[in-house]
Amino acid sequence: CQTLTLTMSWGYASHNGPDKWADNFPVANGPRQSPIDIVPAQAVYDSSLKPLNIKYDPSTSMDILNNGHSFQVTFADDTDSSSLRDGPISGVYRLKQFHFHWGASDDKGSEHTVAGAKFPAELHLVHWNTKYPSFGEAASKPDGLAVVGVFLKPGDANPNLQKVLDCFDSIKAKGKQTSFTGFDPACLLPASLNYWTYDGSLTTPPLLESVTWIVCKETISVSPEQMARFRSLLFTPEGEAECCMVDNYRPPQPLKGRAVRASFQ
Ligand SMILES: NS(=O)(=O)/N=C1/NCCS1
Ligand SMILES: [Zn+2]
Repeated sequence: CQTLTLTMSWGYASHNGPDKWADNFPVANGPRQSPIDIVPAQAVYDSSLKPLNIKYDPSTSMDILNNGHSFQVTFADDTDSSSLRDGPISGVYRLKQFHFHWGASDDKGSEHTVAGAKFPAELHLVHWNTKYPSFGEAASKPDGLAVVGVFLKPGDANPNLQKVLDCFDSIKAKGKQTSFTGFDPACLLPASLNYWTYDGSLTTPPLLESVTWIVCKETISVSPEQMARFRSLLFTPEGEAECCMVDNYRPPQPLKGRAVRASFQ
């Protein structure tokens, strides 16, 4: 028999953007939604928080894809060779993919904000808890995912980021994908791994409340020319009227009594 699938076309435009997501994803108004505004003065230093233990194996990077909402670099996650331990989490979380969110101009683009300040872009490294059999299973559990967030700050060109941007010509349109091997995403991390952490959600539909957020205090640099490369990607597939991929960020959501802890004083 023919099953009817209602394709949800969520996006970031006025007709399908963050203010409309609750229509199809009611958890959008849930108690632990992300992103949030991080207020450093209100974060609680927790001396029991461990340093982040991040070990990535470049041979696990596979490909880079324009999925119509962002671009993502996907990793082989059939072993623990690229994984996150310690920090605020227990056990081993495997790296699945990383992606970014960014703005049409440098005054916006990040999802998390810091005392109201927005950055031009934010990197998300997405990991899933190996106590569950797969990413898909983990994504529906309260301790299923851990996402490391890193803010990008305007400044010198970032040579490590450039390796990613150099293959944008082959993933310009939605649905385009190309091989992307031998990349070590650790090179995108800041020198200091001091972080804030809180319990939150995916920032894109289905907005599942399964993410332990780990947001680095230190930023990485991005040049104006590099930001222009981000903004040259398209939300739209080949053959459709071109719509630049910009402003693919959800704004901060209510804290609803959650504590934000700091790994540093
Ligand atoms: N931006 S985010 O990392 O919270 N959202 C995601 N949706 C599917 C995998 S990661
Ligand atoms: Zn994200």
